[in-house]
Order: sequence, then C-alpha cells, then structure tokens
Amino acid sequence: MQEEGRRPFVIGVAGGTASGKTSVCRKIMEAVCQEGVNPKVVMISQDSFYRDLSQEQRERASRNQYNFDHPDALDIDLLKKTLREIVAGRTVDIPVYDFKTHTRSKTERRVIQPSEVILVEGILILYDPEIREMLQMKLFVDTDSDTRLARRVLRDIQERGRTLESVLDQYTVFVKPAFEEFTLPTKKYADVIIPRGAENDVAINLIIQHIKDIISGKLKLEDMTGSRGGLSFPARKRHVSESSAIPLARPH
Ligand SMILES: Nc1ncnc2c1ncn2[C@@H]1O[C@H](COP(=O)(O)OP(=O)(O)O)[C@@H](O)[C@H]1O
Ligand SMILES: Nc1ccn([C@@H]2O[C@H](COP(=O)(O)O)[C@@H](O)[C@H]2O)c(=O)n1
Repeated sequence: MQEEGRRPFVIGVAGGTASGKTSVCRKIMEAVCQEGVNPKVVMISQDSFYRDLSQEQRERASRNQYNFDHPDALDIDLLKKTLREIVAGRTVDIPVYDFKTHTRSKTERRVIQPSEVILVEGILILYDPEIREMLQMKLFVDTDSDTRLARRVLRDIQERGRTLESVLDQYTVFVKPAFEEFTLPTKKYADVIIPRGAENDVAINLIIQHIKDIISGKLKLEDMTGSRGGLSFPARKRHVSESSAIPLARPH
C-alpha cells in the first residue's frame, strides 16, 4: 500500500523506437520487486495514449501516410491528466492500444492501482515540460540507430502486423526524421543516459540501487535537492558512460 502522504516515485524512460525502453523498465521492475519491502511497481507506456484514428486516418495509416512519431499523434493532455491522478495516489484506467488496427479497444481498459514506483516509457516522454515536472527520475535509452531499426523490423513484422516494405518506408519517411526533431533533443533532460539499453547491466544496476535506496528510506527527502513536493532525484545530472561505471559527467 502507498504510504499516507507519500507520492509515488515516478520514473520517465525515453529513447528512440526499439531502443529497449520496455526491456529496461522490465529489468528495473523485476529487481525492485525483489526488495524485502516488496513495493508495488507499475509500468505504463506512452503508446496507450495514441489518439484513436478516424476511418480516413486509418486508411492513411495503412498506406503509411500517417505520422505516429509526431507529438500530435498522442493525446498528451490525457497522458498528463492520468499522470496527475497517479501522482495523487488515485486508481486510474488507461486505454488499451492496438498497433495492428491503430485504434484503442472499445471494450477493454487497463486499471492502474496506486503504486510506490511508476515507470512511464515512450519516445516522447521527456518532450512535454509539464510531464517532465512530474518525473522524479528521467532516463534516456541510447541505442545505436542501426540496431534499433533491425529490432523494429523484426518486432513490427512479428507483433504489429507490418510488412518489411512498410516498416522501412515508415522508418525513412516519419520515424527517423521525427526521432531527430523531437526525441533526440530530449536527451539533454535525462538524469541518466543508458548506452546500449537493456544489455547495459552496469547502468541499470546503478539505477536500481538508487531506486532501492529511495524506497527503503536510505535516501531521504531532505537529502535530495530539486524536490518537487515528493521524492526526487538529486538535481545534478549523471551520465553512465559506456566505458566507466563510476561516473558520472554531465550529458552533452
Ligand atoms: N539487448 C537486446 N538484445 C536483443 N534484443 C533486444 C534487446 N533489447 C530489446 N530487444 C528487442 O528489441 C525489440 C524492442 O525492444 P523494446 O524493449 O520493446 O524497445 P522499446 O520499448 O524502446 O520500443 C523487442 O523485440 C525486444 O525483444
Ligand atoms: N499505430 C501505430 C502507433 C505507433 N507506431 C510506432 O510506434 C513507435 C513507438 O513505439 P515503440 O514501442 O517503438 O517506442 C513509433 O515510432 C511509431 O512509429 C506505429 O507504427 N503504429
């Protein structure tokens, strides 16, 4: 149960498509849940907040003429409202999104119970200033773009009902340019940059340790700067570099 008066610890995980955001979140969840105090941890994807498309927009999407990587493709207001509710410790329900049909389920919603740790991941999760304000820890998963494209091709064909041609076409026309325009510039907001994503155990273990210290109370509110009315990460930015585990210079 969430402690009376204590805000959940909200962690934002950004990065390009198929960079390993979800995989990093899963690793963090597994490790944090092994903690003796057994905190409740939940993961939310920004993908749940894609706008429902009209028939005409769905037809354009199926012809690869719809830009899902532009901020306007997301209902950012609903995401913000939902995060505010979560931060206030209330139960919320969020849409269930289907990548094959580009629509939200008409019958299903996912219920998110109050939790001590909230992981929220997405390509644009560090894009909106009000959302950034709600995050006590900001991570950016920094995986090489060739690797990301290779993973996206496999994933989108296997799981999202796409053809090779459509994945490559969408990537060239929309995904890559939007990554450069909207996602990459948000790297500067990250407290920790994780090169190579989920395989970077050194970086992930440092992050896990920090979260455990906060949950166990070893890191206290008054020990931290930059507090926004709840638990927060020290304001000084850290960069877990590829070559050095112990860090920690400012990101560029
Ligand atoms: N380190 C890794 N090695 C191999 N495959 C990976 C690795 N990290 C992620 N993947 C695969 O790449 C795809 C995208 O990973 P995911 O974590 O869902 O990325 P994102 O949430 O950033 O889109 C998935 O199919 C996943 O299994
Ligand atoms: N109907 C949709 C909605 C989104 N996309 C793509 O998903 C990517 C974001 O998801 P990740 O898991 O890769 O972070 C984004 O790049 C959109 O292009 C889609 O193809 N169809």
